[in-house]
Amino acid sequence: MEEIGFLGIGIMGKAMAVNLLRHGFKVTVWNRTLSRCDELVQHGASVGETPAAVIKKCKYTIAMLSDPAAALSVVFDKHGALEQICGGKGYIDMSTVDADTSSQISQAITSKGGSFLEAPVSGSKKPAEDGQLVILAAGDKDLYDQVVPAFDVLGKKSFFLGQIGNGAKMKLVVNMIMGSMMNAFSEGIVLADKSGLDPHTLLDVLDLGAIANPMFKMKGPAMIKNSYPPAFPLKHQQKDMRLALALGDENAVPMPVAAAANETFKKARSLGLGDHDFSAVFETLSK
Ligand SMILES: NC(=O)C1=CN([C@@H]2O[C@H](COP(=O)(O)OP(=O)(O)OC[C@H]3O[C@@H](n4cnc5c(N)ncnc54)[C@H](OP(=O)(O)O)[C@@H]3O)[C@@H](O)[C@H]2O)C=CC1
Ligand SMILES: O=CC(=O)O
Repeated sequence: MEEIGFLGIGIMGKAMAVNLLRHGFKVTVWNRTLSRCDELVQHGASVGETPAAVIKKCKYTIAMLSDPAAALSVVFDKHGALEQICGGKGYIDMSTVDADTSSQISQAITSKGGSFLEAPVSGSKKPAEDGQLVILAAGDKDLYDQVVPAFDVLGKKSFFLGQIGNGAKMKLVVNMIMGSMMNAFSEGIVLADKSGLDPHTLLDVLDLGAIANPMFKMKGPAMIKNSYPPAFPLKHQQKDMRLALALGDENAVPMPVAAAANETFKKARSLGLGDHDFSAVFETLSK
């Protein structure tokens, strides 16, 4: 494949770009805080000074940015992607955003002759490091087919979901479920503890039953120790709850459980826990 551009070297972007480099791809990176690219240079990446410079150099560019505001800014602002996008170039936004944001980006890119794919991912820091993400792509099928070799490195499975917006919506539904589950899990650990049970035994019981899952297994032991090293920052989980609730509004879907979970994530943010892992929502329930 041609050289790949990568915009956004946060927790996920860094792991994904390193993975591409390890598998022999040439990668040019850009990050708003440019110094964060230094580590990628040690892995063999080149650095572009602006998103526009990366797009100019690369046939395909991936973005992995915090939220809708960041995704829009990197495309539309001065020296943004839009300045250099043109026919023959592909832009792949893997950030978790809402369908409307994705449509705005798609329209802008395609109006300049470029092709666009939204491709948010399910899976956190560790799956990103291990190339085990689940990729939820939608948009330009030709572009999808062209970048499958990169998706094969980044993920264990890619879905092509059709028209723009379907990838964004699928990701929000999945994360809405995950955020609600994390709240129920936190309440369960607190309830076990306060009612005189050993929370570690609760984890063992859960792991043997029908609701066993990798998230409980991976996060539970650290939560019991009140430890929340950021894999999926809580501020992003709350953003996903907010965007999923808006999708519920649009479709008149009552979501009382997700709405309550959103309130606890907001509470956690107000306590300064936004940069901790989203499992830190446990703090709002255990105190
Ligand atoms: N972490 C996870 O487990 C997962 C995250 N996601 C999603 O992936 C995306 C990235 O997540 P993650 O890597 O964890 O997040 P991080 O907070 O670690 O990284 C966010 C990135 O966005 C950049 N950024 C933020 N605001 C702006 C802006 N206004 N203009 C330009 N760049 C900006 C940051 O740059 P700077 O370094 O300068 O701040 C950084 O590169 C999010 O949409 C998240 O919801 C999806 C699946 C799993
Ligand atoms: O978006 C987060 C994840 O774990 O998936």
